[in-house]
Amino acid sequence: MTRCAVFGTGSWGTAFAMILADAGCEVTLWGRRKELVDAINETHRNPDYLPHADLSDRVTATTDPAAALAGAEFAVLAVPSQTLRENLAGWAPLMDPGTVLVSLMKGIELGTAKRMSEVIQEVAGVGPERVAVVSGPNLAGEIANRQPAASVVACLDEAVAKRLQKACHTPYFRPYTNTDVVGCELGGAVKNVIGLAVGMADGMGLGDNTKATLMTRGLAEITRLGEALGADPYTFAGLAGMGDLVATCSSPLSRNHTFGTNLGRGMSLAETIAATKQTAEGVKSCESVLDLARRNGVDMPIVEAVVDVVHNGRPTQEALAALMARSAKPERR
Ligand SMILES: NC(=O)c1ccc[n+]([C@@H]2O[C@H](COP(=O)([O-])OP(=O)(O)OC[C@H]3O[C@@H](n4cnc5c(N)ncnc54)[C@H](O)[C@@H]3O)[C@@H](O)[C@H]2O)c1
Ligand SMILES: O=P(O)(O)OC[C@H](O)CO
Repeated sequence: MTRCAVFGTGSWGTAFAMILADAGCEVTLWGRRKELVDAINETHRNPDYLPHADLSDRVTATTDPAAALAGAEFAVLAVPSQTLRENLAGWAPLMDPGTVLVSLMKGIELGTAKRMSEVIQEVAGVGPERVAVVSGPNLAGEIANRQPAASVVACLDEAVAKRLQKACHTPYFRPYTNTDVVGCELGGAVKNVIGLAVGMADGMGLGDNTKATLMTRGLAEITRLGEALGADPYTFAGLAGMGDLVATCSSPLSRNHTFGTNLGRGMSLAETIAATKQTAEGVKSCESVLDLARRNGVDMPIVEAVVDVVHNGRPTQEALAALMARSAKPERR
């Protein structure tokens, strides 16, 4: 039986552990808090993050990273992106040389502008053939109800992607393989920022034309950045690109979308942060995405507008007006 360690007992770590177990794997979830770990072991539920998900008894939890990793073929990482480097430095020395590291995270590191797979390779000292990424329209709250969804499992080594695909394929979760790790990661990280922008427009009471415009021009920004970084532009037409953008920008379950909606309704940044109980990666990653874009000479005006609102206190109305006032240009350049 395939053994998996999942680091992070938040909503996606828990839902993905459920998927792996439903696909027949034996899963150990690592969590920081003993009370939550005990609750998962006793009730087969995660009362804090995903109370309606029934976990199979193939899922157990521990606070001991070495116990989680014992015999693990896959080490799945589902902590907030900005905490990965520090956490992984403690976990990597405990891993077997053959363990594949799998990122579920959708963020870009602040300061370095690195993708999560780059941080993993650097901290764990492993090559790209041992790092995989899972990204797609996968709102954990829906997956918890075992509603049908698909996703992309990406690894430079296609054989590894296929092994992971098999490990997480269930009747309700359909993973596709891809070797474009860069594109899949950028799709996941940047859609969060566009989700913030669409949420702001929703909160301001604007309609579907505005929403469609932000999503489509947002996808143009994602694709421009991706092409500059060597991604396959077709990836952005797939589940990890357009698919995830649609889910995030449409759903009240999306934390990024909800964060933007609260700002658009006029809540202050401090009030919005206080109202957000889970990780909304775009709030921090909008700055690192803009940093990455600038390092590569890529124009990302929507991302820039989101940074202005979220970090520089610019009113949403003003940021939107500035976007509309940009010089006229061809749709494709
Ligand atoms: N929730 C979803 O629907 C979903 C879907 C796909 C991808 N993701 C991505 O998965 C990643 C994890 O998100 P999530 O939804 O599980 O977040 P979450 O907020 O639900 O859970 C985060 C988990 O990390 C833990 N954590 C927080 N700070 C930590 C630290 N310093 N060290 C160790 N652990 C820490 C929390 O205790 C919690 O268990 C994010 O990058 C997110 O973008 C989420
Ligand atoms: O809740 P969000 O905004 O982090 O989005 C969750 C997933 O990334 C959707 O695929």
